[in-house]
Amino acid sequence: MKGVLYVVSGPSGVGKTSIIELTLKKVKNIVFSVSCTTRPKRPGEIDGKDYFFVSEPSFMKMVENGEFLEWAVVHSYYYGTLKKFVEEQLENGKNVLLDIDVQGAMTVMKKAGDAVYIFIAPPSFEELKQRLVKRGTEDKTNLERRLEDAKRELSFIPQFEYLIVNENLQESVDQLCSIIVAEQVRVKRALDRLGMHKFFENGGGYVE
Ligand SMILES: Nc1nc2c(ncn2[C@@H]2O[C@H](COP(=O)(O)OP(=O)(O)O)[C@@H](O)[C@H]2O)c(=O)[nH]1
Ligand SMILES: Nc1ncnc2c1ncn2[C@@H]1O[C@H](COP(=O)(O)OP(=O)(O)O)[C@@H](O)[C@H]1O
Repeated sequence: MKGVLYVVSGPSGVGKTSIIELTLKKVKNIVFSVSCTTRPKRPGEIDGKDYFFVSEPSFMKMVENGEFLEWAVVHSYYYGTLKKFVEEQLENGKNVLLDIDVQGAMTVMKKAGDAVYIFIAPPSFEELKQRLVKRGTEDKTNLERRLEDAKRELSFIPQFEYLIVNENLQESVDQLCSIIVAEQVRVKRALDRLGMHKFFENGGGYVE
């Protein structure tokens, strides 16, 4: 695979969508992987941009057909990453960003291995609650479920490579942009991308 896969996870309401949207405007050569979900569409969300909103039977059919790189039940709904899209983009040298939950991130770790894993955490649990309440997208049951799930999700932090504490949105965006760019110029990846292995063929010396 030629592109780099970036996996972003973090609890509901921490600011993942906000950070990712601003980051995608600043970083070149990266695409967002739009997931499928059975969750009802929120006001303002666009089918095909935020998610592909599908019925539960359609989702299960896609699972059977092996269409997902990973899928999971998150906050009582199904979510899945489209395998074909991710693989094609990576093959074409595009970098791909996933916004998936911690279970999905663990599956990708087992399957894809060479990806970059970034966790976004809130400055405090109270602040997370405030952001979710203020966003106003969840009813009481969903809000409580998401906050309950957040505790378990935070326990996965040590399995990630990068931790962004989203206190200031702009700083978090800068941090994510820096991670994306730095990972692309890692020697191993840069050599792959530039096709420079030939320079090192004769015993490791640089050959003109
Ligand atoms: N495993 C997995 N999780 C996903 C996928 N797409 C989104 N998620 C996660 O599902 C959770 C809920 O997302 P969403 O319903 O948009 O709510 P929000 O996080 O409160 O904005 C978040 O943790 C997302 O990262 C996916 O394709 N696979
Ligand atoms: N650094 C921040 N400070 C204050 N509010 C924030 C910050 N980042 C995001 N928000 C707000 O918090 C809410 C949740 O953000 P969102 O991007 O929807 O989170 P997620 O995608 O992780 O569920 C939104 O109303 C958003 O405007």
